[in-house]
Amino acid sequence: MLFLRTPLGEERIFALQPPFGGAWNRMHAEPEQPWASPVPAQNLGKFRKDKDRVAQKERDGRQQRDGTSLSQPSTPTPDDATDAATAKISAVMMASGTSDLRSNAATVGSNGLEMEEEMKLPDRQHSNGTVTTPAYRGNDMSVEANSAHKGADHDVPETTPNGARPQPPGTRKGSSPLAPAFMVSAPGKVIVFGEHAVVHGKAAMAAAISLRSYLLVTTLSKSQRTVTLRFPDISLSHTWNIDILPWAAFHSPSKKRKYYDLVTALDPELVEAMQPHLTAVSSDAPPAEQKIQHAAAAAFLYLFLSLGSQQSPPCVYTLRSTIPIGAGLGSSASTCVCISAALLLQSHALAGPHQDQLSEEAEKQLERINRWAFVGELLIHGNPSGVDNTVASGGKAVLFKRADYNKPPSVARLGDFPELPLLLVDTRQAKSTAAEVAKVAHLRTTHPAVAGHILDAIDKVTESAHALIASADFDSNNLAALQHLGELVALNHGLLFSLGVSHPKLEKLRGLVDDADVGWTKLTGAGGGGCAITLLRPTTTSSSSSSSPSPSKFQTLQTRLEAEGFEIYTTTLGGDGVGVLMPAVLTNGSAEVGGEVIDQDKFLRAEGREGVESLVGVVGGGAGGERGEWRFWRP
Ligand SMILES: Nc1ncnc2c1ncn2[C@@H]1O[C@H](COP(=O)(O)OP(=O)(O)O)[C@@H](O)[C@H]1O
Ligand SMILES: C[C@@](O)(CCOP(=O)(O)O)CC(=O)O
Repeated sequence: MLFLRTPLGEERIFALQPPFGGAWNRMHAEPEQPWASPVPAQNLGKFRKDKDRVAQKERDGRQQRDGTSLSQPSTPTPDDATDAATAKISAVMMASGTSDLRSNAATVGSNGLEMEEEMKLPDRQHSNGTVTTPAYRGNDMSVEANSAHKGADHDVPETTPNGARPQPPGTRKGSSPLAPAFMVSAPGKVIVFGEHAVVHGKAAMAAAISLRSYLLVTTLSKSQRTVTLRFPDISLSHTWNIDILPWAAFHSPSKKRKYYDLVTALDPELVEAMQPHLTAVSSDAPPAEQKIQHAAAAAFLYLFLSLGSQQSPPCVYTLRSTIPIGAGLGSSASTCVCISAALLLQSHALAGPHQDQLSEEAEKQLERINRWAFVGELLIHGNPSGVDNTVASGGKAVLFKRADYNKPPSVARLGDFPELPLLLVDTRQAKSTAAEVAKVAHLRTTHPAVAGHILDAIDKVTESAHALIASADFDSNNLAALQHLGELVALNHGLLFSLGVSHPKLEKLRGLVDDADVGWTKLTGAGGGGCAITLLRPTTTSSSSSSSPSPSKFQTLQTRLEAEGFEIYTTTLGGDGVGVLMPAVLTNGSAEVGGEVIDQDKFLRAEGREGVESLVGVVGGGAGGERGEWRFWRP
């Protein structure tokens, strides 16, 4: 049963770990954009099998097929082997603090990004009297990619007429070692109040959950000119030749965006320039599956072309997520935040998170990541409000509002977000955010006054809930307070139902929870399927230990929910946002010197959600506590 634990709270109900694979059970309908996704329900079994097939393929080290795809060499060249060995040694040295790569870190700008703003960052005086320049030192986050970059820079030939810079086959660049692999991770979210209304300029209240995406970035030998996506959750594996990507279009003076720009709309010409490189992605997959893959590939490629350069190091980006896809828990935003953070780190546009980081500096870095994650969301959703990527970037809980799409949203961090006893249940009915958002937009056109009033009413619900939660005497163990908040939850669901974004399965779920009389339920996220949250009714008003409904009531409810095929998730509310593991080495009780190096093979082999969490989870490992190697920007 999903039990949401808020910031400092204890898990209070029995926890049922769902099998990994909610991700498979998602499909989307009627995407608004040619590259937006969905997999129809009837293809689920097939999708599941395909995923297994692809995972197996990945394990076998075999690779993709189509014309523009390149195969990864299955046998490493002597150069590759040397580079890989050097990378592992550097990773372990960095992890054990025996390497001083910091001096490399000052090399900047080889990625073609504008660096002036970064250079303005103030040096920080430490208590021991030393001074660090945040962008290039700190936790060494931006160090490693440099060596590969520098090598690439030295050998760049003249551009060809199409703007590409061909690399003679087998060219061997400078002898700098391979950048060690690193990881980034970002959480999913639940919207507690205000989904859909937030797309129309109203406020929404949302919090990070402990389900997360994990992206491993592995740098290849410089003799390879490829960038590869391995996204086994959606059966996507694709390799592009870096040199034939449309750099000229993305880097023309009128189009090039700076890494700190606020980009609020996609450039149709750039989207067009990307298309030939997307058509080859999964060209033999069933259409619905292909749409999901194209959405993710498009988000990556647009960001890679915007933030990288033809001199970007050849890399493999391997993504695993514990967030069910298309369930209303912000899986796409979490993915986009990981991609944005990884590319910005590789571009040296970010100071990595580090101890003693000033709050405003962390905020600035997060804002950068968030802005580009929003661009990725534009490619997947069409018209996102930005609340999902904001929570996936910054974590914890926020009150979010975007009144003017040409300006940054207003984001109030809810530092004192209360411990709310929540139940999270997934109908496993696939949905498309783009399609649900489009439904509401259509209703606004056909019934402007009515739809307008419903959205205003949702806004009032969010406002009231915020006022209640923010009040000094709010106590989530107090029956009257929780009853009031619960009524707002139920009202919010009714209004979403009126907008037409519920689903028979969500209504079934709500009916079962209402019958059990354990609390107040609303859909969360886009609706049309996906998840619902229930604010649990306390049985007494006195202590937190007795404030939840009796276990037997839950046992019965759990059985009934499972009989309907619903999935109950265990997570916690209000955790950290985007985090970095640099290098990708964890203690993990390993006998390896310096710790366990996380490589692609291990990462791909991790079994399901639990396997991913126990291998690399920001929380997990032996003691089940936070893994100290992961670092977070904490504003
Ligand atoms: N684990 C993942 N791996 C790769 N792509 C993903 C993953 N999770 C989500 N995506 C991308 O995001 C899309 C789901 O977005 P959406 O329908 O908004 O669902 P959600 O509500 O979960 O964010 C997928 O079609 C896919 O393109
Ligand atoms: C419906 C909406 O408010 C939330 C969508 O969340 P999700 O994609 O279902 O996780 C859309 C948005 O805010 O962009």
